[in-house]
Amino acid sequence: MTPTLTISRLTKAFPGSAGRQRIQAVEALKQVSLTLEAGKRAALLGHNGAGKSTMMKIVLGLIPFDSGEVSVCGAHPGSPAARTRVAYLPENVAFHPALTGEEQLRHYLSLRGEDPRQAMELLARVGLTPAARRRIGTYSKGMRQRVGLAQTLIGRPRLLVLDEPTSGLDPVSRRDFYDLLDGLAAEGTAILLSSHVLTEVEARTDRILILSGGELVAEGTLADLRARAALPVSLLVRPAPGYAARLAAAFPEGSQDGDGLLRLACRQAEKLPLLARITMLGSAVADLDVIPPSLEDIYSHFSRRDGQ
Ligand SMILES: Nc1ncnc2c1ncn2[C@@H]1O[C@H](COP(=O)(O)OP(=O)(O)OP(=O)(O)O)[C@@H](O)[C@H]1O
Repeated sequence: MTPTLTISRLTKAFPGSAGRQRIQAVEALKQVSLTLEAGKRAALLGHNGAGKSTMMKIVLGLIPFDSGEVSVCGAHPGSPAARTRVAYLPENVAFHPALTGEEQLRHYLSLRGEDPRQAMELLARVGLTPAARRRIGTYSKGMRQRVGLAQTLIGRPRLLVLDEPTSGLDPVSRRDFYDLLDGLAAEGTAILLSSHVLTEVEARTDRILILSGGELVAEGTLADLRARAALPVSLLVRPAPGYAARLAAAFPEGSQDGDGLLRLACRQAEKLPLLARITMLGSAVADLDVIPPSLEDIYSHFSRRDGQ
């Protein structure tokens, strides 16, 4: 099946200038290639200035690119065919506070040449039926984001581009928002979202894309990136009462805190032999946690801050 989004060797530079003086161009994207299949949720990560917004703007057809190829459902970004299939949710959506959710949606539907009577159905999809006839000025930030999401669903887009969609939302609203995205992905919508909240991305997306200085430095599932980064696994071993010294003697390579909790680190391939050594201590061990490298560790490993 043709991917919903295909980007090949995408390059984009902005002309640099300082007042009248022209300085070196900013290479915002350098030879970036990726594909996103229908029904997949990809997280675009990167420090400030890494090139995330530039990539999104190009996919939406808002700015031109210098070289490479971009295809949105087989169409050139910004073309009428692509524009009907892609929708965008900015970080901070602004609506008219005096309108109700239903009125706002009816307005957008009319602007898009769609039947305004779909407004309630769209609001129901994002769980806003009870508030549909309330003024948006009374909505919480999470509810406004859901109005924004309802707006993006007009015309049943095949690709959703979401710029930090959960920024400023509380944990429950974040979880609800990702639940909605899961439902859309299950129906075949491809989702490209940027986020600085690595913990939520870790659990709620299928693919991770890490941009650094305009280059796509890592791409794949979390498991792929974990294997490629080959970062150490941590093991926390809690001694049974009175056995802290015995644990420390058995693992001189570890470090122990004041409570006797022993921290060990090893490569992935050494994990099972190390677990076997710990198990041999029998009742001297009260508890054990194995902590794989987090997305934050993996992200730090792959991304750099050079010049950003
Ligand atoms: N219109 C522009 N003119 C000149 N330089 C630009 C322009 N837009 C972006 N840039 C530069 O391109 C680089 C990539 O910027 P971009 O906005 O894509 O980063 P980002 O990853 O979205 O960052 P953030 O997380 O801060 O939104 C940066 O160095 C930025 O300063």
